[in-house]
Amino acid sequence: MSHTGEPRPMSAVPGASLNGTASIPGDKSVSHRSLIFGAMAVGETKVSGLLEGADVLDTAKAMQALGAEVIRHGQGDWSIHGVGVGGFSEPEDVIDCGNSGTGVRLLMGTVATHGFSTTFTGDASLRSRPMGRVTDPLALFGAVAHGRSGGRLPLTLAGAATPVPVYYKVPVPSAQVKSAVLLAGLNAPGDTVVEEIEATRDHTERMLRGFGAQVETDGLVITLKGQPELKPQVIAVPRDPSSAAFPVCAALICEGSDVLVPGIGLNPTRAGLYTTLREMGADLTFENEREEGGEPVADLRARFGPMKGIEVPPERAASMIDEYPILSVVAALAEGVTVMRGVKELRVKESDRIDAMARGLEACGVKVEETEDSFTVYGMGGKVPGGATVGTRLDHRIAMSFFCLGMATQNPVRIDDATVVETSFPNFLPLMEEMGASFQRHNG
Ligand SMILES: O=C(O)C1=C[C@@H](OP(=O)(O)O)[C@@H](O)[C@H](O)C1
Ligand SMILES: C=C(OP(=O)(O)O)C(=O)O
Repeated sequence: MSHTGEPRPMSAVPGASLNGTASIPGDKSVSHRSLIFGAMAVGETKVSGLLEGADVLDTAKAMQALGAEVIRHGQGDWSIHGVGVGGFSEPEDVIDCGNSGTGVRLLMGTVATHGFSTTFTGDASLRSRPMGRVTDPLALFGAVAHGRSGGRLPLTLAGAATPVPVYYKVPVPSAQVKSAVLLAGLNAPGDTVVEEIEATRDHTERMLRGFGAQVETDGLVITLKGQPELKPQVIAVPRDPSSAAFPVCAALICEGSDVLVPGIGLNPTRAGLYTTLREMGADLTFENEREEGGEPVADLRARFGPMKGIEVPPERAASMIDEYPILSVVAALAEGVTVMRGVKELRVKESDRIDAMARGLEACGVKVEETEDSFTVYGMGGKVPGGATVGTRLDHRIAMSFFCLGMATQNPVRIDDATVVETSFPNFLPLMEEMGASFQRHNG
């Protein structure tokens, strides 16, 4: 779904406290991969807890366009009848990945080793994001990309009819690029090897092993044996730690809050925010720690309390890359300075997230500093003036971050478009309301 509808300006009413239990939807990364790997297996994969956010629904449509049968049985319950590795057929129309970088980049990897052409597009945000980071390694397999200047979408990828396996050292810390190369490698003969410069989320490796592929990880080097037969799976998608971040952080900054967020996936390649919050002194506990579907899971309990600014180490960036916008909000309300380094990847997300947070926080009365690769927020010890309108720039995480800020500011913070939360967290507003938040809708 592209964000082409009418924008919906809204604001949170400041001063509420959050209490109760938050049921978080399924993990976005695992949901995309469940659909894609299911479509490449032979037979029926069953998925429960699939995130029904716009990004994932676009990937579901794409899998159908490539020849898999994708059926929705009820809320979060889906099945995919896969066509087997190498079994996709040429789509009849352009594939629109909406707002989803993960969707388009993983799909490009998937079709790069099929001997037909696919044209991809997306919304204005996705059309502005760099795709060369994926088409460069895919060219090594023999795929040829023709995109707009700077390799941007719309882009046509002519897949390699006789692909060769590759060795590729990924120059940026990106699970999307790593995954695109591994997905392409699935339909190439022999070993495809990917070397990372930093460990990024490892859902692709874990899930491919679950589907029966031979994937070996040795430090930062991942080796995949090509042309496996993938066996259909029954997948229970863990709840998304990146979405859980919003009610957790809102509870930490809103006086009188006490929130339980059950069953959150805490894969170490995803859990950096929670380590950081604890270092800031947050009243955040992990209860009932357990394993579900091969992933570590816990119930998170977050209570309001004072927090202090810290230096977030750059080596933690990959494990919390989508959480820096909401961390910046927590930092604005904490006491003291928070410095985030090694974060230049934030500049190529749905928006330039350093710029979007910097301009929005400044408009709300918070002092910030930025370099190309770092972001510093001067905390105001709970007293952020607010009283501004912020631009969400087609970016769900920017919108949800400023909703949370506006619950704790002295004056309301107006968000120029609330519709973008559909991307990853369609029930964000009702879920927050159930716990005590209230929101006002404004006329454009
Ligand atoms: O592989 C994935 O599912 C994702 C990887 C990350 O992107 P990069 O690979 O660009 O860092 C992250 O920001 C995105 O939300 C999901
Ligand atoms: C960066 C994100 O997603 P994507 O790259 O898939 O658009 C995100 O969800 O924060």
